[in-house]
Amino acid sequence: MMDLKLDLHGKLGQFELTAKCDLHMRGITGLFGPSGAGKTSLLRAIAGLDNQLKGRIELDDVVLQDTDAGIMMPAEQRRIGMVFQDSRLFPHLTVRGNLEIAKRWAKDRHIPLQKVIEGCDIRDLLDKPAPSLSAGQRQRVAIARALMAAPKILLLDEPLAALDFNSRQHLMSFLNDSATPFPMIYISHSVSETLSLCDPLILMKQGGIDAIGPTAEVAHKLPKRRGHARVTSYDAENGQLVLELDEHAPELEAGQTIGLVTEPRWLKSQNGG
Ligand SMILES: Nc1ncnc2c1ncn2[C@@H]1O[C@H](COP(=O)(O)OP(=O)(O)OP(=O)(O)O)[C@@H](O)[C@H]1O
Repeated sequence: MMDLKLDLHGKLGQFELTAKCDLHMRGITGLFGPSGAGKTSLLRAIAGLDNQLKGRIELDDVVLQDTDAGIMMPAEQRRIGMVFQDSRLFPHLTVRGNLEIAKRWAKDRHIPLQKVIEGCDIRDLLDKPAPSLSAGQRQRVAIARALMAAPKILLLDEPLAALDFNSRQHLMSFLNDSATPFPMIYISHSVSETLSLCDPLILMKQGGIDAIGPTAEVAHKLPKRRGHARVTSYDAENGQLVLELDEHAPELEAGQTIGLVTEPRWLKSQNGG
């Protein structure tokens, strides 16, 4: 359990951001909101990567920022891990080298290397040079490295965006499982990912916090789920349609009524689809 107290305000260019909240962090806290709401900016301020916002940040009774008192702790001293959508690895090292460096940062608090290797499914990548990895592989290694560094909290900004369906499922269940040692804040644009991984939730809108609370209480404010599916089979005689969804959808069940928006085939071919 970590207490994160935020009281931030200020301008990033023309964009105004205000965030005031007390978070009792345990497990995975979701940070959800439309594009441009200020989610990444908020995480960057917490991590100390952007110091344009004024105010105060306190993590477990340690003051990370207090602009009135002239305090701005440098990012490298905050012990906050951050994984971006396009995280970079140390290019001159192999995957194993990247993990070993992180383990040194962690001193004696690290979680077992084997557990992280299995959870992030990177066993086959260990001896590969970092620049040779695909985007999805790099992302899995970036998450593994962040976990090995044993941060006080881990901030994840759309960390699974580059992953295919199976890798995403695998990593989601691992993050859920390893959530206990390091509380996380998790940004995702996927409603189902947010609902299945995160509790509590922070909802942001236009540079401010719109709602915050247990997932069960604020989930009704999330947009309706939109996604894609591939038609596996369709029987025109009885209307029976079998779909394969592009992502996990724990809210769906047999017998439920759902809406469908489709394009006639002739229109699709006109659009080059
Ligand atoms: N350093 C900066 N200087 C100027 N403007 C900035 C800066 N950082 C962020 N912004 C602006 O702040 C706004 C919020 O951006 P931010 O990336 O935080 O949104 P977001 O909610 O994470 O969006 P997305 O979901 O698309 O990633 C944007 O209009 C962006 O251009």
